[in-house]
Amino acid sequence: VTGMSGAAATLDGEAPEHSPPCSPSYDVTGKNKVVTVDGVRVKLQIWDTAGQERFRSVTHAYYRDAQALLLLYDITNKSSFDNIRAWLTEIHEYAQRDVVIMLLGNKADVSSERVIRSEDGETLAREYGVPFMETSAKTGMNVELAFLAIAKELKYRALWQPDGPSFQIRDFVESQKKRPSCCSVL
Ligand SMILES: Nc1nc2c(ncn2[C@@H]2O[C@H](COP(=O)(O)OP(=O)(O)OP(=O)(O)O)[C@@H](O)[C@H]2O)c(=O)[nH]1
Repeated sequence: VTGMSGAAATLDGEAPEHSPPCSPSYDVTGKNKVVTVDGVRVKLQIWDTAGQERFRSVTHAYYRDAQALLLLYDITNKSSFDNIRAWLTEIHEYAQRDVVIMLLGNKADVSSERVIRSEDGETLAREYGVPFMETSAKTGMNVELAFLAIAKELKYRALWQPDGPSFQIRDFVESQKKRPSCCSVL
């Protein structure tokens, strides 16, 4: 739930016949996830720091080469939110300069135990210029969207052309994200 997950992407060319262009499809096999965006298969290799956050030298090795990083906190746990600033400082120092970062406030389904307001996540994300949304691994809320947004951004960068269409990951996330129901807002 908390900590950091990273992703590196490879573009595999055309989508298979069965996945319609413009409609994302997913194939999760172990820690690889294939997201088809606009007819291009983006293979994400995903890893998770899995409780090793205390061993900083280990986590540096994980994220040094990542193309994207998902920073997760738990909306029911203040210290997980407070840790995010430390992560962002570390990333600034050790990660790739142009790494795609996304801030996620997880456990949005347990509104009764919420201690971090959505606005607090939004404010932090704005300060660092990163996209933000709340997620629930339990209900699936915004989970696929997080991977889709990253896949779109990495595909956009890989296939960028001066006269091609532009893509803004923050605008995309803002337009697509679901918000938890009204009653979960503090
Ligand atoms: N209600 C709810 N529970 C969740 C959600 N996501 C994870 N959990 C639960 O939270 C607990 C901790 O999840 P983990 O994924 O192990 O958390 P973690 O912080 O990554 O832990 P480490 O892998 O040890 O770093 C588990 O019992 C999960 O089932 C969620 O979105 N909603």
